[in-house]
Amino acid sequence: MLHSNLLRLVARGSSSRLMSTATKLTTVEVNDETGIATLTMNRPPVNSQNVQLLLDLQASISEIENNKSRGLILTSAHSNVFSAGLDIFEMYNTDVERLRTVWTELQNVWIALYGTSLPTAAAINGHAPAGGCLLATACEYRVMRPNFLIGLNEAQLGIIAPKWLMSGFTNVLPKRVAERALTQGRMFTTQEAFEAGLVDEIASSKEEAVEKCAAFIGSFAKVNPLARGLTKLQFRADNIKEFEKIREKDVADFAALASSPEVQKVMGTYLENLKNKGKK
Ligand SMILES: CCCCC/C=C\C/C=C\C=C\CC(=O)SCCNC(=O)CCNC(=O)[C@H](O)C(C)(C)COP(=O)(O)OP(=O)(O)OC[C@H]1O[C@@H](n2cnc3c(N)ncnc32)[C@H](O)[C@@H]1OP(=O)(O)O
Repeated sequence: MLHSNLLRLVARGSSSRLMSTATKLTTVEVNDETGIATLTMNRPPVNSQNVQLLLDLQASISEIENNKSRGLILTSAHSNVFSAGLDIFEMYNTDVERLRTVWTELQNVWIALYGTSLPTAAAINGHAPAGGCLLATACEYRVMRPNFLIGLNEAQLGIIAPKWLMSGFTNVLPKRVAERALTQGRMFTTQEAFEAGLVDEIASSKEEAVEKCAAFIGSFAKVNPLARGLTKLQFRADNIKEFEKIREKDVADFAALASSPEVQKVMGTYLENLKNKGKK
């Protein structure tokens, strides 16, 4: 009988293994030939990040780090959304403790992905607003399907994203472009994101996106993994240190902001608009 925490299953033919995890909202599949793990988010309909998805992402990242995979590709099981960012329903009309948990687990996922020494790439097979963009920009490389949107739209929502949340974004864009995009809460089309350097390649299908991500990870085949990993972390060390200094305060600030009547009202209106959009 399959039990959830350790069995390795033959998934599709002999070339990849589905690694069983204790989780339900993510799957990890390791390609036997390349040794690269694909981590797929699967929380219908839009991979909005509730606490369970955030915990499952952390468990899957740890699993991939521990199973000696050569790299990690992050993608979505859905046809038009990579991730819609934080689950706004979970943040609406709730208590401060829940808000603290949401933010703590978002921080935990970000640091797990941003701070892993493994090569990472995002196969962005759909829209990636806010927290979706956060996950994609925590990776080292991004390949995106055409005609979708990616960006940090917090300013549009009247929210100030903390520095750590912006840091993947500011790593990959020239400072001037990043500042303008963040102050506008700009969502980039795939083509605009490619031209600005926010994504590295465009792929016409999810399969092609995953292949291109695998080729990026494969480009390190002849590089000493320890040297590669430590070099990567030296580049990220300043952002990580800054984050560690403020992480507790950041949780308190977020909980205070998100529980305030003003922001709760904005969330309520935003959710109404999202629901009504579906009826049009
Ligand atoms: C709004 C104020 C938030 C205040 C928070 C306070 C502080 C937070 C500080 C910073 C936090 C930043 C990180 C974040 O991630 S905040 C989340 C921001 N996310 C978004 O703005 C994305 C909103 N969604 C979309 O733009 C579209 O849904 C999307 C382009 C992703 C997909 O479009 P599509 O047309 O395919 O699908 P929809 O019909 O719009 O949606 C389907 C279904 O999913 C529900 N849904 C969408 N997004 C979310 C979400 N983020 N959380 C929860 N649920 C979501 C949507 O309501 C539909 O449901 P239903 O009508 O089918 O029941």
